[in-house]
Formats: sequence, structure tokens, C-alpha cells
Amino acid sequence: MAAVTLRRARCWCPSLLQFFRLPVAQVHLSRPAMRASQQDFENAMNQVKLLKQDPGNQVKLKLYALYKQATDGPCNMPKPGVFDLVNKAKWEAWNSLGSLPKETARQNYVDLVSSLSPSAEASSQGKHEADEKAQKSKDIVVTSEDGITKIVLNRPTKKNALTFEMYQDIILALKNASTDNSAITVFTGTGDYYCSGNDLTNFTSAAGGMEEAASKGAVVLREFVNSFIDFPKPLVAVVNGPAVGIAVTLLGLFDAVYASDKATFHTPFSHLGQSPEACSSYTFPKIMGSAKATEMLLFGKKLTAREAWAQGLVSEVFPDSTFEKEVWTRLKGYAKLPPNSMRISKELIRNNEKEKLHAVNAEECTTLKAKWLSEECINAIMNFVSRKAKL
Ligand SMILES: CCCCCCCCCC/C=C\CC(=O)SCCNC(=O)CCNC(=O)[C@H](O)C(C)(C)COP(=O)(O)OP(=O)(O)OC[C@H]1O[C@@H](n2cnc3c(N)ncnc32)[C@H](O)[C@@H]1OP(=O)(O)O
Repeated sequence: MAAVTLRRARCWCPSLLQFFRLPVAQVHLSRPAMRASQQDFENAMNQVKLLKQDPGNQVKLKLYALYKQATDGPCNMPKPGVFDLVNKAKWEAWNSLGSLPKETARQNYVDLVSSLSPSAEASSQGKHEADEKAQKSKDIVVTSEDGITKIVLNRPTKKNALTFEMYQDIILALKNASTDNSAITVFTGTGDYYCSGNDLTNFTSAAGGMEEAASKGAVVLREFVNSFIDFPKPLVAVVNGPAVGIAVTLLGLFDAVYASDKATFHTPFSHLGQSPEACSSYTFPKIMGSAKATEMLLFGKKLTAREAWAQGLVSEVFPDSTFEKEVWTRLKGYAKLPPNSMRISKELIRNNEKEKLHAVNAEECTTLKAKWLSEECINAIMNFVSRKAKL
């Protein structure tokens, strides 16, 4: 077992909220070879130091608790007094883990850090950080005006289907939008469609064969969905027309969804031999109840905008003739609200779910990777590409 000594280091910028000193590992180089999970744990501790954004107090408490559980085992300290607020919160977080085994705590710590830090995770795999990348295609157009960053899916001839480059550009656009001057961020589509989902030729056109494409697809999808889970500002979808597949499932991670009455919503996963993504296996039953979620996610039932509103997926439906005018007027008003207050309210809401969402995302990506290699899925994609099927 490696000898690990602990020192205390301040993480993130000083602020009123910053009250933790998270433990950082110094690992002796002369140690014998270690089990991978211990190495992952140490890498994760180092990644915590690299986080550029303060992940918020709830997450810091969770990190602290998991760290203590992984290294010291169950909480063995006397409970601090009521006025010692900080240490009491830390004690309660640690104590709440009960008798969670050290190894599970270590794994949970690693998962939590990697979910917080997709760019740190990527750079540890030798990739460039998103802000060092240039936007790869013109199929995503990003503008910022009136306190609103607008991310437009701009591939109307293909009904705004998402290419591999578009996924990467959206990750980059969200990363930039999270720190720009805008108060809210809005997605919409050019032309008659909002988005027809994943471009079904992503897999058939990938170099290196299906297996490589599936592995790459799972990594990109996980990072893509993470960037929606972690997005810190109000995120609004302006659904100008039909939405299919991942364009629908992602809506469960938006803060508000405004739809034209021309919009429709469907997720033909079973038709494609695939399975739900973007945390919809969790968010959809939560939003609309399991019976309605089943009709969408298993049977691919198409909803009208009003049906989607009745089931809680859409915030409000507007007549198509006045949709753009009404929605943008409203959004410009919202963008004038105090931005920090909106961020903090969103953080309070999202923090209750973040850990769960990251775990669901990871599981859905693993499941999809296997489905993409199944005969059911390959046949469905081939049928679409050879124009035998329209979904
Ligand atoms: C290395 C790879 C990494 C990739 C990263 C992977 C991450 C994946 C994560 C998510 C996985 C799956 C989730 C999903 O989104 S599943 C849903 C996928 N979408 C569909 O099944 C829709 C397929 N399209 C249709 O059924 C129809 O096109 C339509 C949307 C109902 C519209 O019908 P229409 O008659 O009005 O128009 P049509 O002539 O068919 O379309 C115009 C042109 O657009 C092309 N097109 C439309 N949608 C897609 C699409 N999803 N993929 C690729 N191409 C699409 C269509 O082929 C037409 O092109 P052309 O004019 O013939 O050249």
C-alpha cells in the first residue's frame, strides 16, 4: 500500500463561501505498484486542485466526506458544537456516510471529481482543454446580445442533425457561455426543425470502424451531457419545430422550454435499437411519471407541443405565428434579472440532483456503447442511411 501523507491546501479563489481546506495527497515516489483504484483516487485528489470553478459548498462537503471515509473510515470524531457551523457541516456530511466501505467511498470520490472536471479528465487523457480548441464547424452559431447567449443549431438542410463536430462545438460553446457576461443561455434551431437528433451517419462515416466509433461516441456523449448537467446559468430551449432523440431527452436538463405549437417531440430509441440518453431514464419518469415516460422512451410515442406541455416537459406553448416575437421579448426581460441571484437559485435546485445525474449519465453512456454495436442498432442505422426507414 502506498504511503500517503496529507497536507492542507487552499483550493479555488478566496471567497466568503470558501471555508474548506481540502486534503491534497503527496505520494512517495518509492512506493510499490498500486491498485488502479488507489491511483485513480490520488489522481482525483490532484484534479481537485486544478478545478477552475468553485463547485459550490454542497459538492465540497461531499468531497470532504468521501475523502475522510475513504482514508479514515466511518466518522469517529465527536460532533462539534452548534455554533461551530463549518465543522458541524463537515462532521454531518462525513457522518451521513455511515458504514460505507472505504473502497466505495474512494470510487465515489473519483466519480465525483471526474464529473466536476471534464476538462481536467480530458487533459489527463492527453486531450486539449475545450478553451484551447477552435470551433470546428459553422453548424453551430453562437451570438451574445441583450444579456443572452444564443446557441443556434444551424444545419437546416439536415434538419439540424448533430454531427460529431457539433457535439464538440456545443461543449465548447457552453463552457464559454458559463463564464461570459450573459445572464441566460438559449438553444434554438434554424429552419423548420429544432433538431432531428444525432446524425445517424456519425457512426457509418467514422474512421476506424463501429467499435472505435462506439467507444469515442460514449466518451463524447458523456462529456456533452455533463456540460448540460453542470451548466451554471439558466438554460432555455426555444423549440421552433420538431425535436427528435437527444434533442428531446436533453430538455429534461434545461431550466425552461418554450415551444412553438408546430413543435413535436419524439425519441425513437427502440426503433433504432438504442436506449435513452441525456439522463432521460431518470428525468423523464420524474417529470411526467413512469407510464408516460415509457410511452416516449420505450415505444417512441410522438407528442405534440401541447401534450409535452401537459406532461411537464415544456414550460409554455406559443402560436407559431407569434412564437419568435413573444419568446424573445420575454427572454430579454428575464435576462435583466439579477444574474447572481438566478445562478444561486439554479445551484440550489441542481445541487440536489447533480450526483445522481452524473451517475445516470455514466450508466446510460455505458449501456448505449453496447447498444451501438448490436445488430438491432446497426440494421436500423443502415436502413435509414439506405433510405429504407424514416423514424
Ligand atoms: C464517432 C461518432 C461519435 C458520435 C457521437 C455520438 C453521440 C450520440 C448520442 C445520442 C444517440 C442517439 C440519440 C438520438 O438522437 S436518436 C434519434 C436520431 N434521429 C432520427 O432517428 C431522425 C432521423 N430522421 C428522420 O427520421 C427524418 O429525416 C425526419 C427528421 C423525420 C425528417 O423527415 P423529412 O421527410 O421532413 O426530411 P428528410 O428528407 O428525411 O430529411 C432532410 C435531410 O436531412 C437528413 N437527416 C434528417 N435527420 C437526420 C439524422 N438524424 N441524421 C442524419 N441525417 C438526417 C435526411 O437524411 C435528409 O438528407 P438528404 O437531403 O437526403 O441528404
